[in-house]
Amino acid sequence: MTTPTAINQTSPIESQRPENTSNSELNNAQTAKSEAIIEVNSLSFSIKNNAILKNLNFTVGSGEIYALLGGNGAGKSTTLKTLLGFNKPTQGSVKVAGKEVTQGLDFVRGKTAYLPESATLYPHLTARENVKYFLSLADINKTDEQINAAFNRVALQEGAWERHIQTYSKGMRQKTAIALAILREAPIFLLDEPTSGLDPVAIDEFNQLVRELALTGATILMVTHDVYGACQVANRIGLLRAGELVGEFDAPENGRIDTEQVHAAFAQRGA
Ligand SMILES: Nc1ncnc2c1ncn2[C@@H]1O[C@H](COP(=O)(O)OP(=O)(O)OP(=O)(O)O)[C@@H](O)[C@H]1O
Repeated sequence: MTTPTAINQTSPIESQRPENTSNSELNNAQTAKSEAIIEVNSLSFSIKNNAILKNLNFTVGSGEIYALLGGNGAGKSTTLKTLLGFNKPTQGSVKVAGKEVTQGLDFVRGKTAYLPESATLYPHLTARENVKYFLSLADINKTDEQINAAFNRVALQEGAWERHIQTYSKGMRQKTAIALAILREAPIFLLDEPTSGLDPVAIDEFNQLVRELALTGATILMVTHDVYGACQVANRIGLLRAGELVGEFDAPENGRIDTEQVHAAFAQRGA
């Protein structure tokens, strides 16, 4: 059942613990959860007196997959931009790995792998060349064997490793971007609509990869308008509407968040 409780003076929040199918990986990921790595405290952000984000509060722990779910214009990208330091909070604070983002931009970006909706890789370079180039920018040395291991870990097929990225599908580009994040040893992942445009098999593979990252202690925040996709992979969903966090849903023990309940809340509230 959905139980409203207060998250702040203006926004009700819901938590939901339905009976559901078992999913030991998600449960393990929850077990691995420890301290808050992403902390959004009373965050408000306005542009020219237009309130875009209104008193947001949420945390994401190590080993947790948090999906910030909302419709078009809800404020998802604005929240991500604030976490990446491109927006300065009008009020409140955003901390990543214990540091206030605005006061430790290099530190925060060094710890964070940001995957935009379309992974930014050079089309005329191969996957290996892309990875080597971006690692060199970050002054990180990895052997070919380590790069091979990362490609294998994300299940990028070996026959594609030396092919130009322009021949890749979206799913393959995302795998390459995640391989790069793994090689950078970034413990925090910010994913923007990560499964949009992927076919169902690629979505399953991507979700599996995200769960595996969480199992190794990564902190994962994804923004999406895909209710089903969020329920498939997240330990917790925050429902964002018009810049306000209006509900939060936790996965039950050994289970997944119930799609119907989240969908109903999303639709009811016009999220
Ligand atoms: N630079 C800006 N100037 C004015 N308004 C802005 C600016 N950036 C964002 N907004 C407004 O803030 C609101 C939230 O935008 P945002 O891009 O964060 O939404 P979103 O949830 O990511 O939407 P979508 O799913 O459509 O990408 C929207 O109403 C948008 O018009």
